[in-house]
Amino acid sequence: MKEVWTTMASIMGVWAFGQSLLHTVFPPELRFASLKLFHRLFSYFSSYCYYDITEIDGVNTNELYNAVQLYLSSSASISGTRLSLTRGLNSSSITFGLSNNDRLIDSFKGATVEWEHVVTQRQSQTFSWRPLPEEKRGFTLRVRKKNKHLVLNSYLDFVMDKANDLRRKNQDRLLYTNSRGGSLDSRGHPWESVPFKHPSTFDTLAMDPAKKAEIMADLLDFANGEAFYQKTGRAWKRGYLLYGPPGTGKSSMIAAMANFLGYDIYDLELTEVNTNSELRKLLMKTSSKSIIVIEDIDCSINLTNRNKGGGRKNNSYDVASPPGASGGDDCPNTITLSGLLNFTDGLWSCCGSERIFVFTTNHIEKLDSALLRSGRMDMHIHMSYCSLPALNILLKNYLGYEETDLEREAVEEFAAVIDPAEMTPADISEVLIKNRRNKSKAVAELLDALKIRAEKSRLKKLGLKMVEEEEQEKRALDEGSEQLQENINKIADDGKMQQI
Ligand SMILES: Nc1ncnc2c1ncn2[C@@H]1O[C@H](COP(=O)(O)OP(=O)(O)OP(=O)(O)O)[C@@H](O)[C@H]1O
Ligand SMILES: [Mg+2]
Repeated sequence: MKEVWTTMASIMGVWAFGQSLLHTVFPPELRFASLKLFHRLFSYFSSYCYYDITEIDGVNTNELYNAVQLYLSSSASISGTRLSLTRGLNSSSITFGLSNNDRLIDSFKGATVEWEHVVTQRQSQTFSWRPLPEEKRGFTLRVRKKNKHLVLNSYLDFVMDKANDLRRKNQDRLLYTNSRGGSLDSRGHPWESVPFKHPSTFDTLAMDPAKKAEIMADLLDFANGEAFYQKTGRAWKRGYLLYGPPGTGKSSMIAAMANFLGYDIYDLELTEVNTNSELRKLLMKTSSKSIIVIEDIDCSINLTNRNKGGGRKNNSYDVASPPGASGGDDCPNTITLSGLLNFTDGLWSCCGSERIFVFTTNHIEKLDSALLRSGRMDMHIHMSYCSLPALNILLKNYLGYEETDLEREAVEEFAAVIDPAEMTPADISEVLIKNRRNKSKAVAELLDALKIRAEKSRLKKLGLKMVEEEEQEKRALDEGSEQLQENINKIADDGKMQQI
């Protein structure tokens, strides 16, 4: 023990001597340069190189930092002895992480690397466009120089891929929203996220099975199509337009798509976005393997006909301007249709990859043809009123009924009224939920509701037809009396001419 203390004392002595020598031999102005030189010499002779991966890279969040954190959380959970545990708000999983200034050894293709989590207190901020976190966090990766190329060329990509897989497998998918408009939070994100836990799947979605199968096949084809998109020079993205009356399952379909592919959802609230550049910023901050959704596109963007714009230039449209507000190109607080189209189609839409755009609307007829033209939205999906096959799915989901469980008469009665009733799956679900503990009552009540609705829509159609016929008759009468008046005028004119 005594020897150890003696050695320590001599090391301290040498250190103090070195310090005083440095102070005496080198004047203050040379001291910094000489330290730098020592450092260079040390690095030159050292067999290691070091890479710093800071949490914030300039003003943006460093994706690599997040990926490393997640990647190490899987190794840390097995090998670490002192770990930091975190559980995100509303999240169902616990994430392990390296404690502050702790280290972890990892190996890749025979090379050993060392990760250190470095946390330091940030110096008091002088001036910054946005508040930065108080702690400065980062990872330092120590690698043998001979493995440098392996690490830079493959290991970091491997870490990124593994982190993405881990997030999809272990963590809840995320639902992002831009409720702050385009402004950034302290970590440089314009999006706020919550874990996404919507239970809708393609199994629970009531719609025509053939159409459902077609959509699922299309989604799978897209998700597995990296090589195809690369080969054909197309951006790896796909657009779906979901249209149909309220309550036919458009939002449920989006949730089912996300659950099917394991993608995050970015729910873009267009009315919160003020300018095209904000829109672009939001797009740049979305990750791959995600669905970018604009719900009720006809309500968030005023899509009047291009040619009716009066003094408006090119493709410019007000977005979410309050009724009566003039907006226009000279108003800075507008985004334009061309901005939106660039968002989905232009060069910017290709930053990142494997992204799906979904627009929904209740009124497809209100959309500009520019949004509908082929190639813009790859698939138009009509979510319609409940059909017989869709009803069978709802009966199975809510009451546990298989198709064969229903009496033949009941099936026939349902078949006779389901289409004319024009009831949405949401309406039908309501009746079934209410009576789910009493199956026969549920079926009887649903049948009654369908019959009433069918009768109502028959009468409505009849009424509409009568009104139409009446209007036609009136039009014919008006045209007849106009013609008669013209003839009388002509005869009167002819009479005058003869008198003259
Ligand atoms: N096709 C469907 N299959 C299963 N459930 C459905 C379907 N359509 C509607 N529902 C039920 O009705 C509710 C409302 O549906 P959803 O929000 O998906 O409709 P929507 O078409 O998005 O309506 P809106 O146009 O008003 O946004 C859902 O919670 C779901 O329970
Ligand atoms: Mg909806």
